[in-house]
Amino acid sequence: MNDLRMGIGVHSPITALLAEEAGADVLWLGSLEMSTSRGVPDQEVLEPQEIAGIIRSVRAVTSLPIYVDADTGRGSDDLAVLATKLYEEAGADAICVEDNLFPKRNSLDDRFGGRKLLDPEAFAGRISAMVAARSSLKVVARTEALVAGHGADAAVERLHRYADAGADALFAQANRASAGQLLPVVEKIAPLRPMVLAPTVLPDTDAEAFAAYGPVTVLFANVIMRSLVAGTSRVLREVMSSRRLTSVSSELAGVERLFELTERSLVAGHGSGGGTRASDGQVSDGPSPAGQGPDAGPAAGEARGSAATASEEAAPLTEAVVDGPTDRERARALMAEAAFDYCAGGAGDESGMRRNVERLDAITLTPRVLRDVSRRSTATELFGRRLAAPVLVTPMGLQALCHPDAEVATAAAADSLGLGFTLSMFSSRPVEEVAPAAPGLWQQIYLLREREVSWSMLRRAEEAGAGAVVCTVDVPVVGRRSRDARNGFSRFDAAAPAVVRDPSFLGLLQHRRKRTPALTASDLLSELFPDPAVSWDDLASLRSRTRLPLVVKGILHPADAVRAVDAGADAIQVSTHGGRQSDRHVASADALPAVVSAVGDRVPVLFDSGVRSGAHIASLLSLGASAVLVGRPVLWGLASGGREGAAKVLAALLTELDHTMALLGAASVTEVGRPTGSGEQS
Ligand SMILES: Cc1cc2nc3c(=O)[nH]c(=O)nc-3n(C[C@H](O)[C@H](O)[C@H](O)COP(=O)(O)O)c2cc1C
Repeated sequence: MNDLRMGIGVHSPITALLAEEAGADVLWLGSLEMSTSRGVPDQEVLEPQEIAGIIRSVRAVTSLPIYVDADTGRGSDDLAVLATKLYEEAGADAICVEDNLFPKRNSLDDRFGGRKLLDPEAFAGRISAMVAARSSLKVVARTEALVAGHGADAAVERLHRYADAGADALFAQANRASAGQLLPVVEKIAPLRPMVLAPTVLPDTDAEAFAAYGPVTVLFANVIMRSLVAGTSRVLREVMSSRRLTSVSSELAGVERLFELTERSLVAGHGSGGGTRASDGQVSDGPSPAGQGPDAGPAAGEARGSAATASEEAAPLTEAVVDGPTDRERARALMAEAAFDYCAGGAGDESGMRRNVERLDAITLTPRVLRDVSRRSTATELFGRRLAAPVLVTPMGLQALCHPDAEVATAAAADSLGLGFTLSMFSSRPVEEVAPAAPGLWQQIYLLREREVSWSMLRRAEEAGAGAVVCTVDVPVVGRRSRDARNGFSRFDAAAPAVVRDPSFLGLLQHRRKRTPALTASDLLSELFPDPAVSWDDLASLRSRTRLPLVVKGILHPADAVRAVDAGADAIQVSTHGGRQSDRHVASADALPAVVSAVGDRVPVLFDSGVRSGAHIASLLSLGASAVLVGRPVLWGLASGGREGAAKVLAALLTELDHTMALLGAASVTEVGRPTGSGEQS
């Protein structure tokens, strides 16, 4: 087991939810956080009953271990014992008491000198009384000897005494003046008990450095309150001076994020009502001094396991794997609200967008067994090019909304994993910049009202070494996207795509400006796209202009698939445009089998819309898809971490595809069988 537990200082249910989401192992209800959140100085002003109320409210939303700060125990053994009982009853896992005199002063408050401490014997007596009063609550003994200037030896001596008195964990605190003495103390006390530390005064020290000495819970004690105060005052000043929200909107979470955060507490496995509490596996289960404490209850691994299982069961598998709260929520937090909505949103009531994923989730697969899957390969070939897996990134425009590296990052991510990449006609970066990151990328185009601009894009893609051209045919008009309407979001105004610098487009703009001098590039683009008059003749015209393999994207009807192949398409991409065009369209997964039956023996049938996991990819292969294109999850990875973030998302898909194949008894992608009820698998 790793010897490091990361704790975050919280003061309320919402801060607890944020800390949990960020990956905290432990929640620290520290007195600075709690008292500051109530607008009072950190001097033991809050009553134990009030603190017990805070513990209860946090316990209601999380199953993480809660450590609570009892300061000096209000300077009295009786009150320390009362706090022990109250906090344990309220749902805390550990209580921390310190050898300051009442009323305590924050250890970082250097404004006054002359800090005095309680006599160590008297404090040891307080610890013993608390240990005797608790049932399973752990007692953390904290010394302020370094803060008071007594030096490292005195701190170690005190902690030895507190361990003898029955403390379950030891906590040495330092201030700025004594920061350099903390590690020598840590080294000496590590063998005695698990440690708890709050190294605010060592901001450059990696928490792992403490774990090198022994089991430790490192508390980032006041990060939330300090960032809340700094961020909120900046935003409020800006709102008050500009009297509008525009300039701060990128710093505000969307209201949907608030809904999601708070609705999480309703999910099974969260909070006191949700079943087994998680254990930190350290202080709560650490070596209890012989004969001085009850058993720690269930083993850490068991408790943690059952809490995790409960919440995993509640969340759909697909959410947990790729498009889960982690990347998507990080993207949401990092992106401007309207930009996130543009990427995340769908048409109408968004039921079509959701149905894409639901219908993929509904596919079940029947495994074959005893087929020696010790050597597996996800590799495949498409248009004569080898891919590490039948996976490509689907065309998505305006990726600069997610990250400044935009398509250069996502293309490089796909290429680094041996996967394909499709560049949107409305990409933020031009094909000349993106193609070197993913040689042989595919270029997607729309047939604009002025076809010459589309042909110009095609020529440039050919010159940049594109491996295929993808013609999207499902946008006779743009879908009605309620989020964009609500946000007043105009995509071409928000982030001009690189096509506005295409020579043919620029020539047209110049020409049009003779008549309409004020015409902007965004105005012209909105005039050219979409063209509801596009017809099969235009597809034939495109076919005649290029020798590149032609993929027709946005086909759902088998008769259209046949017609496209008759017109010279080299592949069909079944797609609902990710539910962005209509909320009434058939789900892509439901449309796929008929298209495969109609043309699958003539051309590869590709698929996009709703792919969120490797299991989805395996399901689609089993329905006859030759390759699968991934959309929004890649954008969330891009927004969260640029090229690396996008690569992480794609790599996770590949890992899960490989794993699913093993479970199905398939050593290669062609061996992936048919779903239940669809006949015999190979
Ligand atoms: C932000 C965004 C921009 C898109 N831009 C384009 C585009 O320019 N051309 C295109 O053919 N499809 C575009 N699409 C549709 C995708 O290619 C694909 O059909 C869809 O995203 C798949 O659904 P998924 O995101 O749920 O996986 C876009 C999708 C998103 C989310």
